[in-house]
This record gives sequence, structure tokens and C-alpha cells, in this order.
Amino acid sequence: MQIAFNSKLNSGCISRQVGAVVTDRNFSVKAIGWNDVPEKQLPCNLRNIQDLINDEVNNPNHFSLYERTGTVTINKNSSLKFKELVKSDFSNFHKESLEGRNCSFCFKSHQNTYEFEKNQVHTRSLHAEENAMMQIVKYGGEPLLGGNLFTTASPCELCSKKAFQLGVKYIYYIDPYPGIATQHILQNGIDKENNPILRQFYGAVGRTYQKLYDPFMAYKDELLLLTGISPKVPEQLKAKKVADVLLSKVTDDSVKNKVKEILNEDNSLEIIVDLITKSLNRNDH
Ligand SMILES: Nc1ccn([C@H]2C[C@H](O)[C@@H](COP(=O)(O)O)O2)c(=O)n1
Repeated sequence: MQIAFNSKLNSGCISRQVGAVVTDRNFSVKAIGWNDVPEKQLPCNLRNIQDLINDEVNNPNHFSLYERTGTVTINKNSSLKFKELVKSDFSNFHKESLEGRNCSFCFKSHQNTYEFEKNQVHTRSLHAEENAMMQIVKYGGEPLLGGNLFTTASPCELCSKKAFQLGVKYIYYIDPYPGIATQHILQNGIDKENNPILRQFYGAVGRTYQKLYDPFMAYKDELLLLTGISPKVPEQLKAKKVADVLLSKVTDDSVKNKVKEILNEDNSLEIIVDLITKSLNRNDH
């Protein structure tokens, strides 16, 4: 879920940022997605309303033909230009109030208001879940049959249908997204055992995850500081290392055999050190 949580930050949606991850049944990540416009369209957060409503348009291709020239039907006999409606909404806009920040706008909110509708299809973005699932269609990958969908917002009806169709088994979400997806789609299988299982995620995510799992130093170093315990070279190994040096220098077979015999003793290191010390003392005289 942390991957889904992080990926939502890539979203250019100014209404809500959502992140999603799809995995196979073994939780091996197969694709990641976030809600955003189709590739090579301009995300909402980068569009400037002034490019649409000012008569001197700087970037006309930042806005769709509909936004620039389309009309909203008011009733059978009358319609109003979308752009004029937006213009009227922004008639009191003073860019100074944003202190240099970009003034974008949410097409879905405006269009729905003008139509007196609540049509989520008007969102310019693909949903995070569908974007994740479509990565596999776009770039290739493995089927999601029996797999998992992690999403920071529960799936809408459209994404639920797609997850159902792909045979996703478990859907984990953080925030409930309004709608009838669960009762109407996810629980609607003829054989109930084929229904995807929707589970609200519990556990640490975001900054909490970071705080909980990010050690302030390597835990083994912290343990060393607290307990003073660290691995020690066994005495026998030390003896062997010293003996190896001795054996590489000595040519006399009887001395070599003596060294090998000493190595079999429990206190071999002590004996070797003792012998070397005695030999050094002898040389002193
Ligand atoms: N399960 C969901 C729910 C919403 N969204 C995205 C689509 C839109 O970009 C934005 C819409 O949010 P709202 O309905 O709050 O405006 O969130 C999404 O990707 N996945």
C-alpha cells in the first residue's frame, strides 16, 4: 500500500490524488498507476485558466476543442458556450491573490455544475486503478487473475467492473470513494466465491509508515550500543591463523608436526603464544 500511497503524488489531478498497485496472487507487483490524463495530454495542475478565458490565448492546445468552442445544453431551445460560462465564473479573478501560483480549474466540477449533474465520467483523468491495470495492456505483463489491487481510494463502478473482469481477488483501499460499486458490482457475481473481496486497509501508511519503519540508525548498530555484544573471533581460529603463518615459515618437519599437534589442544592459542614468548625471551639473552 505504501507504493500506491507514494505513487499518488505523481497525479496532476487538482481534485483528488489516488495511487494504485496491482499484484499477482503472490503479491508480486505487476503494475503501478495514479489518476492522470492520458499520456501526452496536459495534466490539470499544469493548465492555466487564463490561457482559456483571455482573448489573447497563449496556449490554445492546452484546452480541448470542447472547452474552447463547445456548448452546454440548457434546455431544448437554448445552449451556452462552455468557455463563456467559465469566463463568467472567473470574472472576479485577480491573479495577485494566488501570489504567483498557477490558476488551474477542474473541468469536471465546472461541466457538472453547468449541466446540473454529478457525472464522474467528466473527469479528464484515467482513474489510478484503471491506469495501473492498463499498464499491463500497454506494455505487456502477467494476468491479474486471483491477484490483488491496492488503491488509496475504493474503486468506482467503472474500475470495479474492470477488476472484476480481470479476476482480481482482493481489493485493499484506504479512503472510501462514494458510489454503489460494492453492492452493485463487486458483490454481483453469479457464483459468490468469484466476487472480489473488498478490504479496508489497516496499518501504517505515508509518514506514519516512514516513522515506524525507518530506523534512526542501522538496528544492529543500535543493538551493539545497547548490549555491547558483537561477534568475536573464536580462539581456535586465532590459533589456526597464527599456526598457518608459522607453518609457512618453518621447514623442519618435526616442528611442523609439533605445531599441528598443538592445534588439537583446547588452549592451542595459549600454548602457541607461550612458545613464541619463550623463544623471544631466549633470543633476548
Ligand atoms: N477510486 C478512485 C476514485 C477517484 N479517482 C480519481 C479520478 C479523478 O481524477 C479524481 C476524482 O476525485 P473527486 O471525485 O473527489 O473529484 O480522483 C481515482 O483515480 N480512483
